[in-house]
Amino acid sequence: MGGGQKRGRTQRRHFKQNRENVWKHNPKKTHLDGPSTDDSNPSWEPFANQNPGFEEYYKEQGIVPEDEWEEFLSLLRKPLPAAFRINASGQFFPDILSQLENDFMKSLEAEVNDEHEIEAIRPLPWYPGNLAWHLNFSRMQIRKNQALERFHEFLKQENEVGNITRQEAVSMVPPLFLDVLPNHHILDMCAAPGSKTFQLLEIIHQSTQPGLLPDGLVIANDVDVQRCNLLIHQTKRMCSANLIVTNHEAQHFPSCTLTMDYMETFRGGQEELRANILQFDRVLCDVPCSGDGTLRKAPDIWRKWNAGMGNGLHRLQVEIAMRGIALLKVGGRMVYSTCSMNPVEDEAVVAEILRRSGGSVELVDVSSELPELIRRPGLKTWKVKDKGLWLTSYKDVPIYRRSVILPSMFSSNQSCGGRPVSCDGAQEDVEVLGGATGKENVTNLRMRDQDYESKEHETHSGNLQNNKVQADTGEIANKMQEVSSNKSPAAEEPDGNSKVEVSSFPLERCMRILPHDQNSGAFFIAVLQKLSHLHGNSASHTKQSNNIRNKVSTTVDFICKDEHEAEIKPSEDLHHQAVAEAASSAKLIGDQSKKNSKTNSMHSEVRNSEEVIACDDGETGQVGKKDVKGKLQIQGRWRGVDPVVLFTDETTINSIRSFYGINECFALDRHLVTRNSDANHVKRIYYISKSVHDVLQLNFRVGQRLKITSLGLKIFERQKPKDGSSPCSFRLSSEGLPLLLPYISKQILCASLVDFQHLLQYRTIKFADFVDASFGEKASNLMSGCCVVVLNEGNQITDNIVADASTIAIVCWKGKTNVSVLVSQLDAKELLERLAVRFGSDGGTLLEENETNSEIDTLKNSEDAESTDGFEMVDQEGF
Ligand SMILES: C[S@@+](CC[C@H](N)C(=O)[O-])C[C@H]1O[C@@H](n2cnc3c(N)ncnc32)[C@H](O)[C@@H]1O
Repeated sequence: MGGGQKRGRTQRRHFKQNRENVWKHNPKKTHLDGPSTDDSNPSWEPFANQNPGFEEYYKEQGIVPEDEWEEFLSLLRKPLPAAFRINASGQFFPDILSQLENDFMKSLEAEVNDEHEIEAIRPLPWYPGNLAWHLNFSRMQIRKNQALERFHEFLKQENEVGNITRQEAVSMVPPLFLDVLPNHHILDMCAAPGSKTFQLLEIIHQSTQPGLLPDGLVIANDVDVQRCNLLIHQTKRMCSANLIVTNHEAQHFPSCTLTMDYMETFRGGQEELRANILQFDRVLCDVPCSGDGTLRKAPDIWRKWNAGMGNGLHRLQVEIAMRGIALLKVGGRMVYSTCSMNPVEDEAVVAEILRRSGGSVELVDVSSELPELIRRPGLKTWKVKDKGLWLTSYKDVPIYRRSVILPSMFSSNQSCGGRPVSCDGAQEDVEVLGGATGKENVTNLRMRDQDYESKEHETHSGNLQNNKVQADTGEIANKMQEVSSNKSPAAEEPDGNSKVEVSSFPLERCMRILPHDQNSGAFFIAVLQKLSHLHGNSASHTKQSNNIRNKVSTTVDFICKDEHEAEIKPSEDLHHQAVAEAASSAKLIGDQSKKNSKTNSMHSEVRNSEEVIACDDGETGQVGKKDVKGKLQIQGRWRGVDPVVLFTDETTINSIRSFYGINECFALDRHLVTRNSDANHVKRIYYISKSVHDVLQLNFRVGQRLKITSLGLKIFERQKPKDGSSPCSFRLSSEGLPLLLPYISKQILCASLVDFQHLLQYRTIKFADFVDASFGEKASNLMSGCCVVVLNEGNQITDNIVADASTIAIVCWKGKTNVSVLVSQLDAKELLERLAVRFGSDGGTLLEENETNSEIDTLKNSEDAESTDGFEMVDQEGF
C-alpha cells in the first residue's frame, strides 16, 4: 500500500526553516575567489547575479563550449520554473493526471506569456508516464494572476495531501537512474528533506500489486536530526510501511552484519541472507555540495560563491560515496549526485571512487537510458583553484596547502609519488558550508529540493528550443570533448611547468545537466555498479564481474569465503562468541515475550550489547576488540528517543482484531511497533512491512546499531472516550486505513455519495439526518467508537462491502446520537474536491445547494451535535 491515500493526519506543521539556500554569513572570512562578503555590506543589498570568480572558474573548467557561454550564463540568471511530480501510487493518480491534461493544460493556455514556451504547463518529456510536470509560471505569477488562482489552490492542496510533490525537475533524475524494483533494499544516504526518498518509495509501491506491500524497503538517512524530521513530514504523505528513517553520518553508516558462523553454514536463499546482512541493492548518494547548480532558485549564491567551497567538500563526498559502495551488494547500483557543477565535487569524486575501488566498481554507461533527458558527458580533465591560484597537478600544490588540496581532486589518475591517493587533508575554506561536515549546522548547506515554491522567473530566453537541443545532443557531446581536450592557456602551463592531466577513467559516462539545455537547474549524476567486493581477490573479481555484467543486481549477494575472511581478520574469537550470545539472547527474548504475551522490547534486554556488535571497517564492518566497546550508539539511548519496540500484547491485538473484524490473513503479529515497552501505556502503534521487520530484527541482533528516528505507518492510536463507551481502546489511523481497509468486516458502513459528501462537509451528522435513512439506522447500530465510512461509488444498496486499494473511505466516530468524521478540515476539503472532479459537476452543485439547506445548516450549528471531542487523543509519542 502506500501512496498518499491518507486523510486527516497531523501533518500540518509547517517546517518553516530559515531559507535553505541562505549561506551563513561568516564575517571573519573574505573570499579570494569571489566577491568579498564584506561586513559593511548590509544584508538588504539586492542579489547580485554575477560573480567574476564564478565566471572565471567555470570558463576555465570548460563545462560548456565557448559559443554557449552567454546562453548558459543568461539562463543561470533567470529564475527557475517550478516543477512537480504526480504520485503514481496515490489513489487519485488517474484523476490528477486527467485534470492536468484535460483541464489545466487547456484552461491555462491563454495565460502563457513566455515567448519561448508554447504551453503553460507541460509534462517533462524524459520522465516516464507523464508523471512529472514543468510549469511556465513563477510563484508570483501563480499567486497574483486571478486566472491562475484555481491552479495555485490545486497545487497547494494536492501537494499537502501527497497526491503531487513539488520538486525541482533535475532533482527527479537520480532515482530514475537507480533502476529500482519493488523488492530492492535501498539506502538513501543523505536523504533530507526527502524528495528523492519520496520518489523511491513511490517507485517501489507503484510497481507492487494493489493491496500488497512491496518486498523492498527504503532506509532514508540524514545526519541532521531536524532535517530528519522534515524528511519524516514529507514522507508521511506517502503512507508507507516500508520506510525506516535513520540519523547517522553517512560516511559512518553502521554495518549490521552477522557473518561469522553464518557464512560458513549459509545454505539458504536471499531471504536468509538478508536476515543476516544489511546490504543494499541500490544506494543513492546525493551528497552535500556547494550547490551552484541551484543558482536559479537561490540567487544569493552569486554573492557567496567561491572555489574553496567545492574543495572543502570533496573529502566528505568521497568518504560518503565510499561508504555507500561498501554497503552496496555486489551487482548493485549506486547513483552519486550533486547539484554542483564543480568537477572537484563531481568527476574528481567519481574518479576517486573508481581509483579506491580498484576495479570492483564500474562507471556505468547509461547513455541509452532516459534518451530524452539532455545531458553533457563528464569532463576528463579539470583544474583545481586554491587561494587564487590555478593548479593542474598535485605537485603544484604548495606544501603548506597539501592538507587541504588533496591529490584526489586532480584529474590525474596517478597517486602522488606512487602512494595511494588519500583524502585525509584537513578541511578549510568551507566556512559557509561548515554544516556539510555533518558536525555543525547543516542547514547552511545548499538544499535544492525543499524549496517547493517556485521562484518568480522571467521568460525562457534565447533561441533554445528543446527539440533543437535534443537533435544536437551528439553535437554537444563532441563539442564537450573538444572543450575537454583543448588546452586552455591556463591549463597548459599556469606556472610554466605543469601539463594538463587527463583522467584515464571513462568519466565521459558521468552526466552533467546544464540549465540552458532544457530550462532547468544544473545537476551532476554518475551511475556506478559494484562488480565485486572491495577487497576481493582478482580471480573471484573477474569471475564475478563477468557474471554480474550478464545478470544484474537482483541476485543473492554471495560473499566468497576468502573475501569474507579478509574482511573480518581481527577478533574473530570474540566476535564468534558475541554473535552466539546475541543470537541466544535474541531467542530468549523472543521466547519470553511469547510466554508473557507482553510487549517484546527489542532493546532493553540487550545488556552489554556492545559485545555483539560488528563495527565499521570497510565492507562488512568487522573490527577488532578495541573498537567493540564504547564506540556504539545504542539506538534506545540515543538523544532521548525511545527505542523501537515490537508490540505483541495479545490482549490488545485481539481486542482490536475483534472490534474491527480484521481478517486473520492480515498479519498483525511481527508487524506492529511502538516506542513504549509498557503495553498499557502505548499511545500509537505503527505498522511495518516484513522487510522493515527483518531489518529491525537484525538491528536488534547486532545491538541496535541503527539510530532509528522513525519507521512504518501509523495504524492505531489510543483513544479515550470520555464516557468510556467504546470497548476498543484503539482507533484507526487515517494513514493506515488504506492498508487495513480490505481486511475490515466490522464497524464499517457504505454511504451514498450525498451522505459521504455531507459528512465531509459538515463533519458531524445525526443518525436521523442522513439522506439515506437506512444508513442512519445502520450507523446507530454500530458499536460506539471508531468506524469506517466507505463511499458507495455505484450507489448500489449492499451490505457486502468489498474494499480494495481504490476504495474511497474515511475514518469516523460513532457517538451516541451521530457520526463524526476524524478527518482534518483540509483533508476533507481536498477529498470533496476530488469527488467533485471524479463525479462531475453534480457533486459540486449538490454541495452548493446543500449549503443553503436549512436542515443541514441547523445541524451544522447545533449545540446538540456530538462532537469528536467525545474522546481525547493522546499526546504525540515521539515518532
Ligand atoms: C543535497 S541534500 C540531500 C537532498 C535529498 N537527497 C533530497 O532529495 O531531498 C544533502 C543532505 O545531506 C545531509 N548531510 C550533510 N552531511 C551529511 C553527512 N555527513 N551524513 C549524512 N547526511 C549529511 C544534509 O543534512 C542534507 O540534508
